[in-house]
Amino acid sequence: MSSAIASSSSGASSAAAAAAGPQPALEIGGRFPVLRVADGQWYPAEIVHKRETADRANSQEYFIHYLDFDRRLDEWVGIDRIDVSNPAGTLESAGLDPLASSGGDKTRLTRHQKRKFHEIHHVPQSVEEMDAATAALEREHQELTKVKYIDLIQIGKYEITTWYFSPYPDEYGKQTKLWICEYCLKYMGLEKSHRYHLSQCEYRQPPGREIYRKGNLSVFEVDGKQRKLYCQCLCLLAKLFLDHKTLYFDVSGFLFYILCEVDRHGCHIVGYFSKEKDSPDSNNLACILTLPPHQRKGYGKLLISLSYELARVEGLVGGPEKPLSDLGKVTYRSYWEYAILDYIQSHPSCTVRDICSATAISRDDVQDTLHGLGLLQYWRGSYDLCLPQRTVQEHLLRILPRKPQLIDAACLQWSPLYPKSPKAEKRVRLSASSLEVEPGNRLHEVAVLHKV
Ligand SMILES: CC(=O)SCCNC(=O)CCNC(=O)[C@H](O)C(C)(C)COP(=O)(O)OP(=O)(O)OC[C@H]1O[C@@H](n2cnc3c(N)ncnc32)[C@H](O)[C@@H]1OP(=O)(O)O
Repeated sequence: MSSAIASSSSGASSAAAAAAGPQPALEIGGRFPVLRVADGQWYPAEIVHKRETADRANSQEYFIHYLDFDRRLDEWVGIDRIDVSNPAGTLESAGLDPLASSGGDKTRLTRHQKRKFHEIHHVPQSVEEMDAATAALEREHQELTKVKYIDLIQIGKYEITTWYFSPYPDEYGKQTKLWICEYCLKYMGLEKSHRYHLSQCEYRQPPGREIYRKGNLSVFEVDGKQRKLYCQCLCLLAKLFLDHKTLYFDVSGFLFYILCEVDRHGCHIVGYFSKEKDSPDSNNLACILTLPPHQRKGYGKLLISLSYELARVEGLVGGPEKPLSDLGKVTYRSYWEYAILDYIQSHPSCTVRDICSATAISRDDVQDTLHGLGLLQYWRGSYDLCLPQRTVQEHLLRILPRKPQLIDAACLQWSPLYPKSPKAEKRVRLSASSLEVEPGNRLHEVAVLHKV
């Protein structure tokens, strides 16, 4: 926490400043240390937007972005949390949750978003022009989504602080709190409308077929084409916790898999993932979300394992749409490490191809994971899968005791809703053949079990 300013001294000066009388309004773009209530520390931040408040003593409030940290930490603050006497430009930011950092990868548009943009704008496809167009699209996205108005949602028994802007229609989009029906996902601006709605709503589960049930957990498959309104409401809800996501209204090309905790009152949504019906990039998952009160309980990996299980039934090898968010990366990394090491443990002489076929994880993701685990070696111009027993055992000891809760294939009742188009069939064949041995690339043929 080297750069965080001692909260006591700055806090005192700001409180004194606030007590001294009305402050001049600060300019958008100005940079100051701002007190973050979550940890009581001061961090350099930039003013992104401002608005009048009803409170006379504190007539302006400011939407600020903590420099170099993920936008989910952006928030509305009063002048009493801004140290106006100390411009923050010289401060380094450090000490927040490392995962909150937006990191070096500033361009976080998905391939789907880029493709759509290029289709609409007929952007020439040279590398420089595509980079410039992508940067423009990123700037446009930042501009459109820079201010988050909805701070809180009430869904079921949970009041949840939101992370990002979501394009709820105007009168709702500018409210500070929304009430959302946990069954049909309809949103309301008043608590009393919500109470009335609950007495009328006939939904007690997502409007689709139940494809999985084990214990108190169920998964429902909902078709975006059949249940457009429900899926649009789901996307608007999800956008509150996903920074880079543009699917809100055009949901017909997607299927949605909703994970619920079930009790005698009904099926309570805890998370979901969406999937393109016909993904040109062999993606088995487009977006994934666990609602914040249910995060870090293993539901993310459960949903990820379902996405691979469905792909396995379809005979597909693939992965999630990239790029992943910071939380997406840690969760996928954890799942991939577990799935791959679990397979290696029972197949010590396996090849990369075997791993891909057994786990349905794409070759790139298998390769990256093995590389991160130190199980790939560069040797005379090619990568070898190298499984020194001691290293493998160390990883297994670290990872396998924390066995995640994965989908139990015996409890899954699913067959694809849509038969594959001839184009998709071709892609499946191609992705299978890309796992074959390639001349000069020993990665796929060499499996070495070294005794150390
Ligand atoms: C293709 C895409 O959609 S990318 C976008 C991914 N979605 C998002 O970013 C939306 C917001 N985030 C989320 O909804 C959730 O965080 C998800 C879906 C990514 C993960 O869901 P969860 O239910 O929390 O997953 P789960 O409990 O299985 O595992 C979370 C892992 O992340 C780790 N993790 C979560 N938060 C943190 C953190 N702040 N610091 C360090 N590790 C963290 C957990 O320790 C756990 O790893 P482990 O099993 O190795 O201990």
